[in-house]
Amino acid sequence: SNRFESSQVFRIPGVQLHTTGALMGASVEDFNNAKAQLGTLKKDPGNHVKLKIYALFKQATQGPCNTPKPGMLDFVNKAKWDAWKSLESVSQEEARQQYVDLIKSLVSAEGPAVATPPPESAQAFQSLLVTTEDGITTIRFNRPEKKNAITLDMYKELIDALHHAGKDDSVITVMTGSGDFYCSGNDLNNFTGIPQGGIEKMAKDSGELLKHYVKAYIDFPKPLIAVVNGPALGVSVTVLGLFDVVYATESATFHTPFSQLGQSPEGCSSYTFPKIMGNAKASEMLLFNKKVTATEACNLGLVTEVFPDGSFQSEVWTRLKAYAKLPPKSLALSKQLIRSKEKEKLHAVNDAEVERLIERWLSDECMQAIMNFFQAKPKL
Ligand SMILES: CCCCCC/C=C/C(=O)SCCNC(=O)CCNC(=O)[C@H](O)C(C)(C)COP(=O)(O)OP(=O)(O)OC[C@H]1O[C@@H](n2cnc3c(N)ncnc32)[C@H](O)[C@@H]1OP(=O)(O)O
Repeated sequence: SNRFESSQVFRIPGVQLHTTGALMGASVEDFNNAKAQLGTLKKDPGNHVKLKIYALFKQATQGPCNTPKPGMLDFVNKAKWDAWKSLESVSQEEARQQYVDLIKSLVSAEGPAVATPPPESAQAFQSLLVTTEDGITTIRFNRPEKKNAITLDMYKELIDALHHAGKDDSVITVMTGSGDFYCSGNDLNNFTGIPQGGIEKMAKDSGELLKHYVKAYIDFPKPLIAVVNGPALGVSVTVLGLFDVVYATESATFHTPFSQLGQSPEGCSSYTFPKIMGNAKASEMLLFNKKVTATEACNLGLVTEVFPDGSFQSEVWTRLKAYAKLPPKSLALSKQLIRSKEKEKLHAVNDAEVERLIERWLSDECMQAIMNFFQAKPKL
């Protein structure tokens, strides 16, 4: 059958697809539960499995792939496209069932400790883990194998997650990373494919997406706290100026290598950094690529407090749980008083930074820097 063929194509090691009963397809409820369970996996599945999950999800929700084939150099999107395309003959219902079975098998492979259902409030995203517990909505970058680099889809998920967190019944919102990095910034693959509509359109669309992304931080209505669990780069550092509190583990570093990449600052950092640390220190970071340690970032005012690596998680989360017991309205209204005077200015800065970046992305300097990363994989 088609089902059998499609599971053969992938030959996922250690994962068995249970195809019996697949004819009717899983219910939407089963499918949503499976999506939520995916976010609770402790082990990060290998790339084959991830591609399979991705392809089944697309097939189950959108049917056969009819988007244009990505360019040869756009390796990541091409692999995803191929995986989705190979499911052409699998019906949406069958894909839904296979998706549910695959997640079930991954969860049960992890043993009973993680096979428990996810918290009621867990929301399903592909590259984020979002939960609400004890009055805290936690948005976790969840691509540890790529150091939590932010893909185009992930920007969209982050915007959604922030909008949702702003409206849910949590008191504070926390952003943090899975694995050893907080976030390595923009995924440089975002600029490697040449999409339909050409490079100008890609730059314009990326600019629009970035503008909305940064806007979600500027307009965020509740206390927003970064728990920086490891190195942070690029756009994950620049938006820190829009957070209310930034806690960092001792070994975290902060690096904005924009000129090295032929780019220019974003996330309102061209305004917030000089304001926080003064022009000269901001220029060292934003013009001259200076990587600063957590303690240096704290002395500059970008980080609120630094904790020893060994006790970082326990100390920070004890504190956050106490913050989340404070009266929510009072917190939100006080934040508004602190931030509202600046909002208009921040939106104008965001617009100007995006306009400059659209030009930069089309420059030879920027293209060359991105090609260098993938050819030589320089460590910045
Ligand atoms: C809508 C668009 C908005 C754009 C806004 C503008 C934003 C600008 C920025 O954010 S600029 C900053 C961009 N980030 C970087 O330049 C970081 C590049 N990465 C690195 O320098 C290194 O990978 C590292 C220092 C983050 C980690 O080094 P190391 O510990 O040695 O690990 P690896 O290099 O082996 O990384 C593991 C794996 O992850 C991939 N990866 C890491 N970061 C990125 C990234 N930003 N983009 C794409 N891929 C990344 C890396 O290639 C490895 O993949 P592999 O295992 O080889 O497949």
